[in-house]
Amino acid sequence: MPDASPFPPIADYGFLSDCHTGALVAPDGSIEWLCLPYFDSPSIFSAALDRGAGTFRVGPYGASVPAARRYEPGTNVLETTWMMPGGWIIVRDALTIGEWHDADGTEHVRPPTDHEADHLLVRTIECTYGTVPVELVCEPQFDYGADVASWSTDVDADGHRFFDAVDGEETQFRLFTDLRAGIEGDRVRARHIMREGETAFVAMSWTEELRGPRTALDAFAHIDRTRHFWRLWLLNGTFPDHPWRVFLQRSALVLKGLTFQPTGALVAAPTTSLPETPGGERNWDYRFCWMRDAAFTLWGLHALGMDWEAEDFLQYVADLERNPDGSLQIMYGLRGEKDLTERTLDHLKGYENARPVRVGNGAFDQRQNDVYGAVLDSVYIHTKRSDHIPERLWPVLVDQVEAAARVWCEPDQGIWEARGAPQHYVSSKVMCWVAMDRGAQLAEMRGETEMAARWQALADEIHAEVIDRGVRDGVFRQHYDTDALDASTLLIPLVRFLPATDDRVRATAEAIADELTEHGLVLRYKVDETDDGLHGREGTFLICSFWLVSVLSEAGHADRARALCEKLLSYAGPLHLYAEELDSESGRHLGNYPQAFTHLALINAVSHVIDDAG
Ligand SMILES: OC[C@H]1O[C@H](O[C@H]2O[C@H](CO)[C@@H](O)[C@H](O)[C@H]2O)[C@H](O)[C@@H](O)[C@@H]1O
Repeated sequence: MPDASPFPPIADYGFLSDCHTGALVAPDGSIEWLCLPYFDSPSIFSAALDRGAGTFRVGPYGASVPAARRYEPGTNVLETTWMMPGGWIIVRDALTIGEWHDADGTEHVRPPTDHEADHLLVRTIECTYGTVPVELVCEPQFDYGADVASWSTDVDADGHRFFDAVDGEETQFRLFTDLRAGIEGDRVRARHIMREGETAFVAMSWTEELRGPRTALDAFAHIDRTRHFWRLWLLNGTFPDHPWRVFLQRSALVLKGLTFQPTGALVAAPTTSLPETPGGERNWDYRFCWMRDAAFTLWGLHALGMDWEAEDFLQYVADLERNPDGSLQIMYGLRGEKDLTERTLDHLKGYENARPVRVGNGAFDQRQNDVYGAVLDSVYIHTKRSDHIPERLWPVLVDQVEAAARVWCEPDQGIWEARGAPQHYVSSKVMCWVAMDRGAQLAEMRGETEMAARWQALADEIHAEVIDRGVRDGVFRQHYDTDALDASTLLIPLVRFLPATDDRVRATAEAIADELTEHGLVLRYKVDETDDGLHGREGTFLICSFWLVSVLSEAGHADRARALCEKLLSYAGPLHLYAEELDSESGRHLGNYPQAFTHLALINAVSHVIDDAG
């Protein structure tokens, strides 16, 4: 790992979201990732993937390390405090959310709620002591860093100046600021010495009419409303009075921040191609909705008492165009797009030269047989609380159970989306059992007794085969034809296939803890034992380490579960955010960020440990 990397460590980025798109903010106050107008749109600031591909900095002139950064408690509003030789300033950043309003150009498939994204990035500056020179440098590059911006400027009827960032003929966004700014080629820049008590703002608008705050007062009001939105939302959850509550709340805020409000979809992460291996090729686009990631996310939110998002996601599922046989793809675009063809962006150098940078995701048309169980389990968990299966969803569910019944004995790519030869993955079979088992219980609830009996009989058959063919020397293996271990078998007790106290489950957890770990952190599998079609090593997989915490807890090893959980929490980024993987040697986060997988598993693990303590 280069010491003098020009890139911030991945876990040092702050994450902003308005449930339409997300941004990454570097510690020095630069926005280094933002896709407009949606998570899956092309990025306009891409410095996280190439230092020359666009940034937007607000901060003190001549300094890059702030005194402190935090989220305002209970919000996704980022607060950065700077101490300079002459004084102190506070910068607040948010993708703002306000009261419901129409006519912003977004097509909402889900019915309106009380709130809606403003389609604004608002950045306020407050000088709290002394004098501080501040600067604003906005240097977008459109289409993932391929096109430089041209700028024009004008004043509105009230004399407020604004700047339009233009891509070819089209205005992409408008910049408002009360700093005296000017155009310098492809960027807008301002410098000003702020004095104690003074405030300033800059706002980017991509609303249809390019509306935005004209005054600092108005900009601060946008931040206030956004703070209010997040705090109100967080009140939907139940959080224990415990020192680790802050991790639960931050994880919940991340998961909500990964939801796509217009349709009810959820992205796996807001980024593409943050590398899983330093300098390596394991770089993927996560700005899509995986059935698995979404279902697990809802499981995490449900554990905190938050079910509203599940309603929206299930309606999104009901809207999806399915395969001719009625089965679902393993993932879709945020508006239900079926074709997510992968391509590389060769003009981008990649985070610390990890290439290629990919957009789209070639896993979209893979066979991953766990998809049916993921969806059924999600519906089952949600139905237990609401005691109601949305009528329009039932035929979709029947098709998914029948699909699982058809394919469970076929090999697939597994839940890790291996790009090698298909195998009889144990976790895929277990999730097919989940599909049949939950399907049977849902059918029973609906009074479909014949269907329930038929599905339960097949669930029993799958169960028996997995135990017969998936276990060797008392340990669950990765697939039927290998002795290799795979952390996805930790799902066996978590989805209630067998209890954690079962000897085979205990032995599997012990084998994983002993043989599939680096410095006590869990790998999903060993790359040299698994045909994943890729080169190079990868980091330890955080979802797997958190799963191990939950399994140890359920197996009665409360002390070990707590110790591992404490260790994992100690690796959190400075803002309590996590990427997908951790390099166990350096403790650096790897992969897309912040990732739903890690945060949802954290919620379950931390909840287990807190419950153990009584
Ligand atoms: O390991 C190769 C695969 O890596 C990615 O998949 C991972 O991320 C998904 C989204 O969070 C998750 O559902 C999956 O379980 C993970 O293995 C990538 O998306 C794949 O294209 C790639 O083959």
